[in-house]
Amino acid sequence: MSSSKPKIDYSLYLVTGRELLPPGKDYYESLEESLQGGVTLVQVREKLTDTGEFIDVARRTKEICDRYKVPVLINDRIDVHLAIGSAGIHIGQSDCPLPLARQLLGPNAIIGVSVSSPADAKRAVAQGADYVGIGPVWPTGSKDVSKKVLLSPEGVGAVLDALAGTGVEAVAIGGIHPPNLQYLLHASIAPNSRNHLAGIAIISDIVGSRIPKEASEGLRKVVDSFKRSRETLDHPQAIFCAKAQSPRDTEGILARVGDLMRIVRNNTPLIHQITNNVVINDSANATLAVGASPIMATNARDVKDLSPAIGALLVNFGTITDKEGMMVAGREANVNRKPVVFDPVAVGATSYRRETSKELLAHWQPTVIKGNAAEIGALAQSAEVATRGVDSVGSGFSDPAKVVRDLARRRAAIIVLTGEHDYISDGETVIKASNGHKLLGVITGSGCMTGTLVTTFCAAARLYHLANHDPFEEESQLVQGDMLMGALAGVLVITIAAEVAAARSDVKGPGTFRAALIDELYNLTPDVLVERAKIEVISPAWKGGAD
Ligand SMILES: Nc1ncnc2c1ncn2[C@@H]1O[C@H](COP(=O)(O)OP(=O)(O)OP(=O)(O)O)[C@@H](O)[C@H]1O
Ligand SMILES: Cc1ncsc1CCO
Repeated sequence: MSSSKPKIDYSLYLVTGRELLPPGKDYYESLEESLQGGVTLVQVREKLTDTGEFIDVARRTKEICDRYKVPVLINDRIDVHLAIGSAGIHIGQSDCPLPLARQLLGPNAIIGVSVSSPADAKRAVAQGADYVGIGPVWPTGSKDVSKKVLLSPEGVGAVLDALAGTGVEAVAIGGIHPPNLQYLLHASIAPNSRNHLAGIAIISDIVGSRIPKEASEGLRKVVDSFKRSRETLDHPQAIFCAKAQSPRDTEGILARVGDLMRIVRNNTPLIHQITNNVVINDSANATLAVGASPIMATNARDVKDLSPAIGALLVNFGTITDKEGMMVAGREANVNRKPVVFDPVAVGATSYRRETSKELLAHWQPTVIKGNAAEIGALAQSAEVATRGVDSVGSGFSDPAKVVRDLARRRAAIIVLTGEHDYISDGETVIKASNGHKLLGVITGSGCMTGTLVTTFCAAARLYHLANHDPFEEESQLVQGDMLMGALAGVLVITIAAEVAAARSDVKGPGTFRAALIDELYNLTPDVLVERAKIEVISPAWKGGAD
């Protein structure tokens, strides 16, 4: 038994699994390479091995880890832990009960527990766990999780809220790979407490690798930059921008929106849109009219090649014809760190749409979620607003600024709520935009076109960032650039073009308005936009905690 409790760095926690080694790869060699790559903690997991062999493997593992000053934990087996003098054990929900393990091991042993719900986590804390492993996050090949509930990052965030303030740290486990790691870390930030993961537990991506040093280095780099960003960024929702680059006064904001309009015209970003078959042509034309280039590809086989080349992605599920394409496109956009705008059309209207929305949001992290009051209300689980098919009915939310701010924090995404007044929030600032015309409400797909333009200007916000390089921001964000500005620009461009179009003498009703809207998107200049914009910046009502 050690004389004091070791301080553990949970950043990159390797769980061993000799059965997963690539053919011909030696376990001890693989272990040593992974330690060289930056593994910070090792758990020896031997499910099928006799006790004598388990002790032997654990002892040799510890000898190697000792050279790298990396602590070793033993999965489940108190006898093996005692035999080799490891730092502690990790137990599952059906292994030795935690109070008994603590009694047997004493106060200084590290004891970690697998948890899959806030209730499990609270129990583990009450019973004296040192850390918890939260999972499974996603399906995994290294363990049979077919009977378990997959948590997705949102579920991990709920567990992290239950742990806030307890001092018990957490790692996530299950199905974590380089493509989904950034997404997991950011999207699991606890909605109320802002508590975040201390690290990740990895089995197959390291053990199954032929070059575990490189695999570990890659994972460690992402975790380190995430943790650094949480320690240093000065506002709680700082996924989208470092403060230095983010105007939050009316004049600075409108100047930035003007810059983004010029960037679109000068750079013609490619805007990948998976949208519904009602609006597809109008959306493509709106994209062209503001100076960008649309590509309306829906098939999963298209999107892998497209993703590196696009400026941003729109997923609008007005008519759900290719769910797989939506899944793959969003995931690839996260991997390539491109903005993803999600337009959950009529999400509250049917259970299929609710389920599809849940499924998509479990697969990838949206940068922006845009919806009318009924759609945002459904995602926020608010009963204040009803839905009639794709339309919102009733007088709206009593406190729309709070709805968008809270949902932005919960979803770690920019929220755009459309209507007579539009509300846009990054979880801190809320911007109320009051341009527009009621004719927008009598043509189909004005909301969808708003989504298209939000996507287009988010691509521009990313390009703005790349041109005004900030290395700190670069490594700490899932998507680079001030996406609050991108989202606002999209809303202002369509609503102001609509005002100009509606005022034209040749516009007699919805039909002529629809054509005039495309014209005025084409004609709109930054000067006219700045002159006509009606925005109000609602400053943060909270600083650093739940309100
Ligand atoms: N009464 C109004 N006055 C001014 N602008 C409006 C009004 N209603 C909606 N808008 C604007 O129209 C656009 C679409 O918003 P809306 O909330 O109608 O979307 P939606 O219901 O999703 O539309 P659709 O389903 O037709 O695509 C937004 O840019 C919004 O600002
Ligand atoms: C009318 C309609 N139905 C499905 S999508 C769509 C376009 C407006 O949301």
